[in-house]
Amino acid sequence: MRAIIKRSKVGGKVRAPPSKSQAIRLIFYSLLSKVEIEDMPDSEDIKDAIDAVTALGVKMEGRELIPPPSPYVKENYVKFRGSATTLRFFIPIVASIGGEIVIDADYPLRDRPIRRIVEALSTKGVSFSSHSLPVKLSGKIKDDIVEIPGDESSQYVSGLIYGMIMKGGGKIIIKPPVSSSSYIKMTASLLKNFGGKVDFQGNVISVERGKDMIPFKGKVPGDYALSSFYAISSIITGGRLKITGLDVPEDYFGDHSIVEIFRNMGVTSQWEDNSWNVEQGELRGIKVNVDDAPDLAVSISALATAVPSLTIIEGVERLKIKESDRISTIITTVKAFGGDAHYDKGKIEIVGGKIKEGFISCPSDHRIAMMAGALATYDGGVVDNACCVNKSNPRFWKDLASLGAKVSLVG
Ligand SMILES: O=C(O)C1=C[C@@H](OP(=O)(O)O)[C@@H](O)[C@H](O)C1
Ligand SMILES: C=C(OP(=O)(O)O)C(=O)O
Repeated sequence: MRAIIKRSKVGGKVRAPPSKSQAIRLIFYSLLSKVEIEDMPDSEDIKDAIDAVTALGVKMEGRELIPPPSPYVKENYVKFRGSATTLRFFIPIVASIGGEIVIDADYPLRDRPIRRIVEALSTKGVSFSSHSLPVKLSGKIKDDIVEIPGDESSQYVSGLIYGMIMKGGGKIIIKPPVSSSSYIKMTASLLKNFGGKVDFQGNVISVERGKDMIPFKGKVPGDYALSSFYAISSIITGGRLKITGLDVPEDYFGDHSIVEIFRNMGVTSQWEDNSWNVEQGELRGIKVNVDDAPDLAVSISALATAVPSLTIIEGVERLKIKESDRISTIITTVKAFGGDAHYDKGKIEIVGGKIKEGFISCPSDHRIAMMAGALATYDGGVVDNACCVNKSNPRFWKDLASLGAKVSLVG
């Protein structure tokens, strides 16, 4: 499918798309207690998470996810679409339950690394047929302490936290660096809110299962990073936008920090009454390190394409192993819309200015497609393979059009 976008003026009011990370965590929580999600997102990543928990005995009845008396490896094969969060939660959780299953995935997920969790669990009584997908996992973690390097993905650590709670308790020691720490904090916070005991100090996480884990019924909080692409469209086309359904930003650096980052880039950008309000301002470049929330690199790069001074984004090394090599695909997309960008010694440096009409073919990376879609609202553009936004936000093109963007979808 191709999205053809004409010069537009974007503004008004839109509800934030549900948070992909929070929704996946809530779905995995159904292994511990009943979960009823009132606005279940219909993205591909959410379908992966539901497949993951149903493979472990969870039953889906309407909007309810009902845990089995005790999770077990019900299926002997599971194939995920594209969600690395789901995959990297699933592996330690299955290893905590114990059993045997073959795990596979579609490309590009099939090529994304799982080495660190395979190495960490291979010393703990779990055997793997390979260090990459497809892999047969068999066995059960025979220890209450797991050590894992934090340099590849925080998703393993989050999955180990769930697994330890399911086992009744344990300890995770992360060999520094502790990358993407905001997502570990998100996992700890969610499970503590439901009665779990998760103590995250430095590079050590101590976990205890709560006596009674509290069931969940409600909506998924809004996703700041996914919402940022609507904000960018409005900012660069001179509109004013209110994005509703966003919880109060946490006090640590994470996806929600995009509100402050855009403010530091000269945008009128405020959170108030569960809404993020943005309006155009005198744009300026910034220097920011995204290692704790790497998905923001795409959003910051998109806005930086409109900024005539230098923006430096540090902590980007791990962008190479996202849905695409985002160091390369960010640079290509910035250039496609008239900016200048390059990668040097661990940093992406961007000097933007007047955005021009651009064309990209989405490299199976939903955030790159949304970046291009947002930039194209300034002076037009085309996004091929535009359906790749369905990984996290199937509403993206419809929402953008509802805000005034001239979007036509072909094919
Ligand atoms: O735990 C999560 O929900 C996520 C963790 C991050 O991955 P890494 O921990 O691999 O950086 C992030 O890129 C991903 O979109 C969501
Ligand atoms: C990297 C991402 O997701 P995942 O790692 O879950 O595939 C993302 O949403 O940008």
